Amino acid sequence: ETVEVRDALVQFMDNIFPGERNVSWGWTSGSDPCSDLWKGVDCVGSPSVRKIVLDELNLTGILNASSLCVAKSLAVLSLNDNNVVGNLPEEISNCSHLTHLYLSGNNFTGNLPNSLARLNNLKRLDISNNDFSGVLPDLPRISGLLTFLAENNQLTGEIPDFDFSNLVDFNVSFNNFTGPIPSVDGHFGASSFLGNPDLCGQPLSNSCATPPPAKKKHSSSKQYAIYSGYAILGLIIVLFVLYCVIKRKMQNAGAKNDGTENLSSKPTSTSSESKNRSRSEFSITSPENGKTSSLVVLSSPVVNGLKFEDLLRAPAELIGRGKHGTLYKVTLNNSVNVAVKRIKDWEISRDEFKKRMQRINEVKHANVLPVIAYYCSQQEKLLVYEYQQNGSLFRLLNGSQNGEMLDWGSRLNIAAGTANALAVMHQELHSDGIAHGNLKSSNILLNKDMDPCISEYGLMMVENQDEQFITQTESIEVNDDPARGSTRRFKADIYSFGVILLELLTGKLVHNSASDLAKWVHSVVREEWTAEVFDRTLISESASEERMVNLLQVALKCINPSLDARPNSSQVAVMINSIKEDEEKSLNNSSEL
Ligand SMILES: Nc1ncnc2c1ncn2[C@@H]1O[C@H](COP(=O)(O)OP(=O)(O)OP(=O)(O)O)[C@@H](O)[C@H]1O
Repeated sequence: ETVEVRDALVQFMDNIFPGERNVSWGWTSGSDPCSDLWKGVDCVGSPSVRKIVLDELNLTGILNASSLCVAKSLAVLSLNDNNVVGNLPEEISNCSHLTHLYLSGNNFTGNLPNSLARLNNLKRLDISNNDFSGVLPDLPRISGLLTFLAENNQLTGEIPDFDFSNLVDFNVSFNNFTGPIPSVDGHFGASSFLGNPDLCGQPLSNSCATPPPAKKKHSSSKQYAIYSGYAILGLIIVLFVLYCVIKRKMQNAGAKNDGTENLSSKPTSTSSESKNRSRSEFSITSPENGKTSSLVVLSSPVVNGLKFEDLLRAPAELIGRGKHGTLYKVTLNNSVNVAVKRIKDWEISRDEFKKRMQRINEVKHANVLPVIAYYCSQQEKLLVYEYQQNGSLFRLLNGSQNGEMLDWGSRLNIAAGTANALAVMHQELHSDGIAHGNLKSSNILLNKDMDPCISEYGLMMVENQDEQFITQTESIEVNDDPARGSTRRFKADIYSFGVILLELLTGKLVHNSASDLAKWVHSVVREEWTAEVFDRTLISESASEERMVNLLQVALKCINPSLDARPNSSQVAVMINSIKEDEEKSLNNSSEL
C-alpha cells in the first residue's frame, strides 16, 4: 500500500482503538498492511487492502471514515460486537467499493448519513443492535442490496419501499418505525417487523387504520365518501370473518368435544371421555371387507405384544402437524414413549403398503430409525417409531441460539452418519425404487448418543423439493421413462441432503422453500466471499475453514440443477467420510503437540 494509505489507516485505528495496542497487531506506519499482515486486514492476494475485519476486539473509539476511505479498494468492513461510539460519518460514501458493511453490536448513535445510499456496490448492510435514530436514507436505490439488518435501534419514520424480492435478509424489528409496511409479497414474515408499536399492515396482524380525523377535516367531501365506504366495507368484512370463526368453533365443539388439538392432558385410561378422545383422533373404524386390520409389530422388544387397542387407549399428545400427516407422542402402559405418525392422503393399496413396509424393514442401519409397528386400513395409515427425546436436527439448529450447542465436530458427525445411512438405504432399495422422498432436517432425529437417525424413510412416493432446479429436458425425460423417474427419486434425496448440509454449514434453516437457502448460498459464493456463508458460531469456534469449504463443495454438488451431475449417495458418503477423517487426524495431531 502507499504511504498515504498506510498513514490514513493508522489514523483510523488510533481513532477507533484509543490507547495502547498490542504490538502484534501491526497497524504502524512503518509497516505494510498486506505484506506485514496487520490484524484483521486481508488483501485477498492483491497489494491493496480489500477487507478489514475487527470483530469482538473491544474497540471503544469512533469510526473515522475520512481516514478509512483513503483505502479506496476496501470492499469489506466488519466491526461487529465492539463498543464503537459516535455516528456513522457522511464520508463513508468515499469507500465507494464497499460491498459489505457490518456494524452490528456497537454503540453507534445519530442519524444514518444520506450518503450511505450512494454506496452503489453495497450488498450487505448490518447496523443491528446499535442506537441509530432518525429516518432511513434512500437505501432502496442500492439495486444489488441483499441484506439489510437494522433490528434493535431507535430508527423512526416510514419504511422505504425496498425491492423485497431481491433481498435475502431483512429485519427492522424493535425500532420506532411508523405507518404502513410496504408490500413484502410474502418474502418476509412478521418477525422482521415486530416491536415497532406504530407500524401496521401485512405481515403484522394489526391492520392500518383509516386516516386520522385531522386529515379528514381538510379532505374534500368526495374523499370523505371514499373513506366512509372503506370503513363500512372493512366493518362488513370483520363481521363476516367473525361470524365464520364463531360458526366453525361451534361446529368443532359439537363434533369433537374439543379434544382434537391437545391430547396432553393425561386422561385416565378408564374415563370414557379419554377413550373417545383417542378414538376420535385416530378414528380407527370397523374391519374392512370382513378383514380385520390389525397392528403389525415389526421389531423392537419395547412394544412386543402391543395391540392396536393399547395404542388407542394410551394418552397421546399432538407434537406436530406436517404436510403429510400428524405426529403424536403416545405413552404406552409400560411408560415407553412412542411416536405415532398418522399419514394423510396416501393413495396406496393395503398390500402395496404392507410390502413396502416389510421391504424397508429388511434393511437396517444404525442411523436409520426403524418403524417398530404399523397399521393400515383403507382410511388410516399409522406408523409407530421409538420416541427420540433429543428431537430433530431442525430443532437443534433452531432452538438453541444460532445452533450454539452444535459444534463443528457434531455437525460433521451428523453429516457423515446421515450420508452413510442414506448410501446403504439407497443401495439396498434401489431396485425397489424406494427413496426417502421427504428428507429434511426435521426428519433427522438425534438418538440418546446424539447420533443422527433418519426418520420416515420411504413414506412418501415423491417429493419435489428440487422441482424448479430440474431442467426442462430432464423433466420431459423423467415423465417419459419410468427408470429415469426412479433415478430422479434418488437424486431428489441427494438434493435434499445437500440442503441439509447447507443448513449445517450456514446455521440457516429452510422454513418454506429449500431453494431460497440454495439461492442465498449461491449468491454469496458467487460474490467470492465464501467465508460469509458459514454459521458465525462455527467461525468463532475456529472450525477449519478448509474443511468447511470442502463440505460446502459437497453440498453444492448435491444441489446441482442437473440430475446427472449430482453425485450418488455412495459418492457423497465417501467425500464426507474423508473430510471427517481429515478432521479427526488434525485433532489427533493437535492433541499430540
Ligand atoms: N420419533 C420421533 N421422536 C421425537 N420427535 C419426532 C419423532 N418423529 C418426528 N418428530 C418430530 O416431531 C415433529 C413433527 O413431525 P412430523 O413428521 O409431523 O413433521 P414434519 O416432518 O415437519 O412433516 P411431514 O413429515 O409431514 O412433512 C418434528 O419436529 C419432528 O422432528
